[in-house]
Amino acid sequence: MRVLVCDPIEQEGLEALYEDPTMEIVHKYKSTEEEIIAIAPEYDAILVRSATKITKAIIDSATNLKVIGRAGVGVDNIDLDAATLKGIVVVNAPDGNTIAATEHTIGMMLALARNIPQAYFKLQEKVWDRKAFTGVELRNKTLGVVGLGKIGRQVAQRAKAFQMNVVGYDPYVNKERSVELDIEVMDLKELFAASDFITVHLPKTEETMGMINAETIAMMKDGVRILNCARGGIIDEPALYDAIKAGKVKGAAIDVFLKEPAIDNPLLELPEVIATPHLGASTEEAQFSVAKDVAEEVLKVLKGEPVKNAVNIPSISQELINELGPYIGLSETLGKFIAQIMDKPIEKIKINYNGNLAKYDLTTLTNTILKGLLRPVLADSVNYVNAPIVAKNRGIKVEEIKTESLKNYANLITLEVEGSGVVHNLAGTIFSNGEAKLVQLDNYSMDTTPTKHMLIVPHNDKPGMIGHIGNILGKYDVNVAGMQVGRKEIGGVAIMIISIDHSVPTEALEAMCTAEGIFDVRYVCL
Ligand SMILES: NC(=O)c1ccc[n+]([C@@H]2O[C@H](COP(=O)([O-])OP(=O)(O)OC[C@H]3O[C@@H](n4cnc5c(N)ncnc54)[C@H](O)[C@@H]3O)[C@@H](O)[C@H]2O)c1
Ligand SMILES: O=C(O)CC[C@@H](O)C(=O)O
Repeated sequence: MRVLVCDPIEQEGLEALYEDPTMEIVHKYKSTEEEIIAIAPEYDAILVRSATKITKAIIDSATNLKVIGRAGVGVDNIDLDAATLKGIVVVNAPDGNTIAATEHTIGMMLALARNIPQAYFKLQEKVWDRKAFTGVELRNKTLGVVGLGKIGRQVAQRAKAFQMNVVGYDPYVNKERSVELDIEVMDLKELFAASDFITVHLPKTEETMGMINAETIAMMKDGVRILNCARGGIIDEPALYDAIKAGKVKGAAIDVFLKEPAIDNPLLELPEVIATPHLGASTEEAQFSVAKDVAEEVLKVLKGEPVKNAVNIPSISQELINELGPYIGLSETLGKFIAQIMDKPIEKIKINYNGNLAKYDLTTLTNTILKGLLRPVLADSVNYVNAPIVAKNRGIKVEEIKTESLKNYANLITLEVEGSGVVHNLAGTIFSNGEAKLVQLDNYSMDTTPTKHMLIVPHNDKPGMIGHIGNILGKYDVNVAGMQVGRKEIGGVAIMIISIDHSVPTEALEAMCTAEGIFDVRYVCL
């Protein structure tokens, strides 16, 4: 596996990748889009910070790419839609730099309130000017925190230590949560009107871009101070410039810009603006932490293990990983198996989750089942990221049913596929020793361990059939590793599940199909 690191990411944090002998890590910084496109096909994983843009063109050219890792929170430098469509997992490191960004925001707020950078510059010019730099206290001022996520909440908490009155806005934080956070939540207009300082801690989305603009600035108090340590563009830069020039906004502290590096940004010409070059996450601790987190996640994706910080597939908590872990493999097996016994195009799949599992968000299992279902036809172009989209595009309806009550097993996953009037079902579980078992096929009960090569043979339940089938296989040098027969009634249709050591020659399948008493033969490769 080859990993391309496009931005300077703390090398010590990448230990998990360096210690794995199957990984080859290459660092190439400051490459242009064309340069990355030229080498992208050689890599299984790409790691970035915020500087390198992973565009659709790069993603489309990266024929072996499985994962893009972002050492940080914001993934706005990665074309997520393009990655999802190609089945590439995007993972980030959302927690590692929270405190760094929080402390940077607080530092910026203090510097803004007390004109610290401006005073320092004057001192460097050998001017001792105490009058020009009189500031304001934070105590008793109102801080409006827009976005009460990880960083917004931490900022709010620290602002309270300065005896600030903290108000917040976040459409996804309900009243109950705001009471827990001890922050007065209000609507955005109220927050703008009430705040002496406003700080944004939002992701970059269509909704948040330009949220602070000429119109919203007009709603603010005269002399308001504004901070952006989140993402460039959340504040409309020309509008901020004009408002500072007009004296409406007293000052601004900006860490992030619409266009970075922001060397020629007009805001930097204003003495009321203090700025840093996107340093929010730049602490030793945060850089080690995000590098470590992203390296571990990338490694997991490359090894086919579940991850908790995937951006374009549902995130899985550690608790969910512990619960679902064994069922992920089983889900894929069930999907693959049923796809190979179905000889008509699948129009619908019903997935029944029974037992304790039903308590959880099972999107990951459903996606994995779909991946297994589509894989025999679409091979590597489908994976658990794009499987739901691919299934939808192919007109497959997916129904998920969860029922907690269950007899006989702790959990059971049952699939039913339907197409052109043909229906098949298959159920599997994990036994207490961790072993996956197939326990039902087309309503026949069984107890079969899934193996790589299997034959499914519906046949007439009469004496001599096992020997008969065994003889045909023997004739074609196919070794039988295990066999099980399921039947509903004596003398009716029975089903034989045979585990074999390797794939079966077509002639053997044909010979079995034409043999007396055999209704059908399906070869399943898992
Ligand atoms: N300057 C830096 O170096 C630096 C470092 C770390 C994070 N960041 C950026 O800071 C931002 C916040 O990071 P975080 O870790 O707190 O993210 P987070 O996902 O924990 O929090 C974001 C919050 O914004 C809220 N939100 C989304 N849309 C909103 C809207 N329209 N109005 C109000 N609230 C809205 C969400 O509900 C969420 O609570 C991100 O953009 C991240 O990329 C910057
Ligand atoms: O890589 C960085 O230093 C910036 C990271 C920060 O913007 C983030 O969104 O996590």
